[in-house]
Amino acid sequence: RAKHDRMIECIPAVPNAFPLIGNAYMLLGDSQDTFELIRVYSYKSNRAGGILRFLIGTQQFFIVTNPQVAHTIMNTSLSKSYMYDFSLNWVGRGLFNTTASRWKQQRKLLNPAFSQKVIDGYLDLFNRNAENLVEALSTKCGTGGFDVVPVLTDMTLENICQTVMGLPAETMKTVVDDRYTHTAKTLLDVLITRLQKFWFHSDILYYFSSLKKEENRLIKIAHEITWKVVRHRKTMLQNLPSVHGTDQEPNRLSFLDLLLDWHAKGHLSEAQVKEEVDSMLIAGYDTVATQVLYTLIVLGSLPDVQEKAYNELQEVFGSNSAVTKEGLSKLVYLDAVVKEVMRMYPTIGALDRRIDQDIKFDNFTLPAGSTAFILIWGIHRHPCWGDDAHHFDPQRWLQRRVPADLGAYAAFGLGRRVCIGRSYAYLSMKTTIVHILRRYRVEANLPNLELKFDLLTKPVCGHHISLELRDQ
Ligand code: HEM
Repeated sequence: RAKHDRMIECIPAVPNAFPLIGNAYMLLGDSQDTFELIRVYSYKSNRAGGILRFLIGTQQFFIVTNPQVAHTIMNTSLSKSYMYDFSLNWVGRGLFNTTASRWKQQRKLLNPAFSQKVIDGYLDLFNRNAENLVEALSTKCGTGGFDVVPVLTDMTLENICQTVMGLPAETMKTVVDDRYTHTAKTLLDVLITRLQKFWFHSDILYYFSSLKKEENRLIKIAHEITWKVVRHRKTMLQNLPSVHGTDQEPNRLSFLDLLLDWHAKGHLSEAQVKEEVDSMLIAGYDTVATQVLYTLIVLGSLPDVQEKAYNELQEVFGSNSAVTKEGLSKLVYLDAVVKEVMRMYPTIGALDRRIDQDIKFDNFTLPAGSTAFILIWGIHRHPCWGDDAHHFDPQRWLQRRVPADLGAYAAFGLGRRVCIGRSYAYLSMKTTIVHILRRYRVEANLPNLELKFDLLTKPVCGHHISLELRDQ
């Protein structure tokens, strides 16, 4: 214990740690309070040099906002904390949640499904679904403020199901029915409640709670749907052997097909295939929808920025409706806007890692067995971003005023477990934004934006934007 204390004594401690519970009482509250905790401790940690320590019960935790420290932790420790295990009954050990010992093999298996070539093959579909979204939004045009989240999440879920899961547009809705988004959202609420009520961190107390009963009910629905996804694609592939690998089946290396191939060869059980599907669904649709939402809110509040982005995309695409890979690479201003929105409003605002082995830094050593909360919200506002770290300025990306510090930009995570879907996310986000901006002028009110932490950082209850049709 004395050795452990010496290792961390120069890290400032969060005050008021009480016997038995430590600082755990800080977690109490609702999702807005939890976001406020992230925001306030991002600020405090940055003021204290980028690392603080605190206790939950007798367990040692760290808050980290120093980019280099975060980068080192994320490269050294591949294990997530016991809190990720709260989602184990739901998503099992899919890639997002897998253990350090299994991670490398799983990632290696799935990487080919996220190669640039495979992702580029999804562009037609992203275009089609974004065009449908723009059509659906026409009923909202000129009617004042409305919550755009439901239509955005519908589209991003369709994108995931029709690309990485290989479900055809016509039957997708019968497989992943309307219950999915609501069930996933309510399950996230259950997880966050367990996180906040620290006594439910104990498996025994949680097991007998009404929250656990609710979790079981919701998981049954979620699993019923993901089993349908797996079996539907399996049947499709069995009926389509002749086109497999030909031009008629261009997404041959799609994620689910790869998994089913490994299952057929006896390397994965069907249950493991389903766990990967569960994991990819929760990682891949809500994140993209929320990040597009933040972009619309920011553009809708800064008309000059929106006009600049609009003029650029008009110049590149003119009235041509399909977004192309080559055209997207010329949208340098839009690229800077998206990156800056993700810096200011990272939808994954905090991550954690269990420290696998002692990590030595100049002044302290993080002991094995402790847990680090990596506050991306704070890293993106660290002083290394300059005096204007708290201001939205896409120009910083174009004028190369971006810090060289490793770990300074962490919107897609850091180190070896960085997001496998980031190229996918950029392509689908930009395609969607181009289609919306081309047809509509967006209005929003950034100062009204209130945030909560539902594992993703989200506006408290959607966020109202309004749309005006542009002269075509
Ligand atoms: C804007 C959208 C997205 C954001 C902001 C985002 C962010 C992140 C972050 C921060 C991590 C690191 C988590 C950690 O280290 O604990 C991560 C991991 C991951 N993401 Fe994403 N993500 C996005 C989109 C996607 C998409 C579209 C997919 C799949 C289609 C995806 C699949 C995953 C998976 C499977 C992991 C776990 C990777 C591993 O552990 O090796 N993400 N993402």
